Amino acid sequence: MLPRLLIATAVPAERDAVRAGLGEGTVYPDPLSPDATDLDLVVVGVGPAAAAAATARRIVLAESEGAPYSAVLSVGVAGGFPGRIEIGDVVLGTAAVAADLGVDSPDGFLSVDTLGFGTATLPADPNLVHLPKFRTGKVLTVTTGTGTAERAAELAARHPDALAEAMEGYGVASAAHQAGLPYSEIRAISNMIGPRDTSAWRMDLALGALTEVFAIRESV
Ligand SMILES: O=C(O)c1cccc(C(=O)CC[C@H]2O[C@@H](n3cnc4c(=O)[nH]cnc43)[C@H](O)[C@@H]2O)c1
Repeated sequence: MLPRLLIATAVPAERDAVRAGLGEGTVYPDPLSPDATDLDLVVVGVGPAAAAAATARRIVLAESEGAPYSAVLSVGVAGGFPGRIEIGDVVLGTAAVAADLGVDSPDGFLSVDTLGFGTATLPADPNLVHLPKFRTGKVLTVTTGTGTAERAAELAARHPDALAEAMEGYGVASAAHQAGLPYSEIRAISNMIGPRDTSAWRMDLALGALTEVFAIRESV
C-alpha cells in the first residue's frame, strides 16, 4: 500500500498557502514527510470539534476507497506565547494539548488527566516531519482564543513548555490517534496571545511562512 499523508487546515487561506508552497507539480516523496508518496490537502473547519469530525471522516473515506492514509498533519496559523516565540516563526508541535478540556474549580483548573477522563495531551510523532530549522514545542488547542493578559499568563504558567495556541490540533490528533495513525502539527505564528488587538495580527507573514515551509525541497 502506498504511504499517504493527510494535511488538515482549518480555513481555505491556510490550505492555499500550503498549496502555493507545494506547487502544481509536487514531486513525491515529499521531503517534509519522506515516507509519503501521495498527499491530500483539505479544509476541516475552525475548532477541535469540526476538525476532529472532518479528519475522522476523511480517514474513514480513504480506508473505504482502499487508499488509507499513513499519517495526519494539522497545519495552520497560531497565536504565540510572548517571550517564547515571534510572529512569523514556525512551530513544529511536539504534542497537542487540549488546554481547556477539564473543569474549573476554586483551586484552579483541573484537566481531564487529573479527573481520570483520559488525556488532554496527544503526542506528535517525532519522525513524521523533518523540519530541523524550526522551533519545537507543545501547541495548545483552545476553544476560546486568548484575549486577555490574565488568561495568557494563566496558560503560560500552566504550560511552561508551550510555544503557541491554536484551535484544531487536538481535534485532528484525536482522529489520527483513534485510527492508529501518526500525527504532527505545523503552526506559523500570526499573532501574540494576550490583550486582544487584531490590528497587530500579521496573517500575511504567517501564511507566507507556511508557504515557505512547504516550498522547502532540497534543504530538508
Ligand atoms: O478575533 C480574535 O481576537 C481572535 C482571537 C483568536 C483566534 C481568532 C480566530 O479567528 C482564529 C481562527 C483560526 O486561527 C488560528 N489561530 C490563530 N491565532 C490564534 C490564537 O491566538 N488563538 C487561537 N487560535 C488562533 C486558529 O487555529 C483558528 O483556526 C480570532
